[in-house]
Amino acid sequence: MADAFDEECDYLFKAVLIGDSGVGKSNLLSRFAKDEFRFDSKPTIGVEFAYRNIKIADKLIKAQIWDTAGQERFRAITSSYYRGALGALLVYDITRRSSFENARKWMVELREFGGKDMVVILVGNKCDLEQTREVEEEEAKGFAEREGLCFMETSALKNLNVDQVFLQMITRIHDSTSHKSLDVKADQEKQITLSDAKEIHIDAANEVTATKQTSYYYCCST
Ligand SMILES: Nc1nc2c(ncn2[C@@H]2O[C@H](COP(=O)(O)OP(=O)(O)OP(=O)(O)O)[C@@H](O)[C@H]2O)c(=O)[nH]1
Repeated sequence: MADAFDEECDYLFKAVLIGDSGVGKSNLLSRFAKDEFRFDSKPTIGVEFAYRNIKIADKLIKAQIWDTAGQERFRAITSSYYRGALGALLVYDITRRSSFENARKWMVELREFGGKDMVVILVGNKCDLEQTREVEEEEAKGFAEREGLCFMETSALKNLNVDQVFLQMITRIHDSTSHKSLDVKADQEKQITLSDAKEIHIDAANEVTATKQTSYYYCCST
């Protein structure tokens, strides 16, 4: 594996993508990391991850985002996948109601394997497909509020709210960990050891500066 942690980074934050197969997790990640979208993407097998550097309040954060298969049979070992993750995007497809209903199931897994202070954002992807929408935004907001999650709708295809959703998660992780000294950096360095992880992108120059968001709720503006 190539250099997983640059000395010049102040923090390395691990976050995970979860949600049913086909909701667009891999495309959200490739849009965020490489500004790429694939119409013909294959189901993920095992684990992939990507990095992007983000500057928040003069600190350089390396965001390491992990992606695994929504399909049970292709998934990596669940406990390894969540280990050390500080944030999660729980993704559903706004045109597939079952993927929203399964968010409850994903929350159960998150609570079992994720840390109790994880920053979790509920993400309604494919909001470019308004004509075939099966999950209203208000309903998803209500669920997010009850579960104590942030919520956003995105489109990996149209590149709507993709940077925003990742930056929101990373900023909130930063805000919740910055008072805890640099132990986070040391702890995180130990996490990048899962042998079956496949690195899909490293680009130290691919750096972005996060600006503070005041609202947790975003909808698509197509
Ligand atoms: N219209 C539309 N299609 C999308 C969007 N995001 C992803 N897709 C399509 O949805 C399909 C599945 O996308 P993936 O990113 O592979 O989904 P996934 O959640 O990673 O799937 P698994 O790896 O099986 O868990 C692909 O055909 C994508 O082109 C989006 O925002 N809008």
